[in-house]
Amino acid sequence: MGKVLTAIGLMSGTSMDGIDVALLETDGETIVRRGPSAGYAYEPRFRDRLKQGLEEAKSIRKRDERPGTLAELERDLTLRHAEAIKSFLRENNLLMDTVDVIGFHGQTVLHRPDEALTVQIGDGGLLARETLIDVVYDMRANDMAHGGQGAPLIPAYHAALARGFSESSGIDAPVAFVNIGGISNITYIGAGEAIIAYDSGPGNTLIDQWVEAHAGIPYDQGGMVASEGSVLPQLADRYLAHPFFSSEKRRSLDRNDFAPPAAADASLEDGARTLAHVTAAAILRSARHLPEMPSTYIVCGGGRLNPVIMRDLVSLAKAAGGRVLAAEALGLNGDSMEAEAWAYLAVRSLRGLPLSYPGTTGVGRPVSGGRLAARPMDAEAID
Ligand SMILES: Nc1ncnc2c1ncn2[C@@H]1O[C@H](COP(=O)(O)OP(=O)(O)OP(=O)(O)O)[C@@H](O)[C@H]1O
Ligand SMILES: CC(=O)N[C@H]1[C@@H]2OC[C@@H](O2)[C@@H](O)[C@@H]1O[C@H](C)C(=O)O
Repeated sequence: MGKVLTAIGLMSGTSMDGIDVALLETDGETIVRRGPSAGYAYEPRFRDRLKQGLEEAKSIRKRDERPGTLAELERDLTLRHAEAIKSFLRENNLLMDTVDVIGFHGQTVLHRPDEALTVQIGDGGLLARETLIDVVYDMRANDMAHGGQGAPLIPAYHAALARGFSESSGIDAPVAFVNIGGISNITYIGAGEAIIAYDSGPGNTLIDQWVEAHAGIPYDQGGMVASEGSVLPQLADRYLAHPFFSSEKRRSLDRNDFAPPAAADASLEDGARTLAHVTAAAILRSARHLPEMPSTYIVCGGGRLNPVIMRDLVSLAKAAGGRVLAAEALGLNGDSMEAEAWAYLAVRSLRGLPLSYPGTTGVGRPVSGGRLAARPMDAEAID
């Protein structure tokens, strides 16, 4: 075992609902201990600024360009992450100098794998100066520079979690981790630990966009809106007929790859119901590209809290011979798994270990990645 480090992971995902923070003790191979975690929600005005940032990012041609308000947004986003770290340390009675490294994802504002372009805003140097902790950031770029899709990167962490399953857990290969975030992604772990992973379809983003536009609410809490509606098969088929699902080559998704329905397409309730079905059905459709259908699907991400998505997933998985478990059923935390992964990947980056593999991002060979922003050497402790 390598040296065990204490790492904090920071994730601001495609749903743009806030910052997830998690602490992990790891050598980048074995997970020694999963520590506390927390979520710090963005206020609605900051979410609006992020949405505007996504629009402005569409004109980016080189990944360091920051058109419009993006430079200012990057600074403010980074400062919010610094505040999240400070709150997290305070709330958990942790001293800053007990943390070896921060794994900082930043916010994806543009992802065009076909053009080898992926942009995560987040200033690692500023975060290191603000927190006085070393920061590893920009972890997708090197994968793309080597021909990978730049995403998903969480599979290396899923594999480490799966290695920790005891025989008594009753989890036999092939198992799949499914992350239902803004976009969903699936990690397949077969016998012999072969990992195959890719984005599996729209997650919660379409549902969020739909209920926000037609009911003024940020998301369909508990699937309450969807549970009042019916699946519109034609509308569902329109999404599921997208070339993404039939393509021979798996590719990672940008938040804007799928658009919400037009207002005339459905009532509020039927739209939410249909999109919840699409989320579940997309996962099963994408699973068809795996070498074998999984026997167990372990679900993490906010979508597992939508019972309508989960019911559809359970019945579709059952029809394909699989069962569905929320991450919590295995003692894992479905809210903090991505943040934990970023902590894990930061330690792997420090050790020069691969973050991605041909089976996860399509990269030509396993590659490490991430940039290190060292904390200022003569820094005084801050409160
Ligand atoms: N109680 C709930 N009921 C229904 N849906 C929920 C609930 N809580 C969260 N969600 C959904 O989960 C989304 C957030 O999920 P999550 O935090 O996993 O996404 P993310 O990390 O931003 O995305 P990604 O994994 O794509 O980067 C919310 O936008 C919402 O749609
Ligand atoms: C470019 C980008 O930020 N992609 C995210 C997004 O959110 C889910 C899915 O699309 C996944 O590919 C990825 O995040 C996860 C955490 C990953 O890299 O593993």
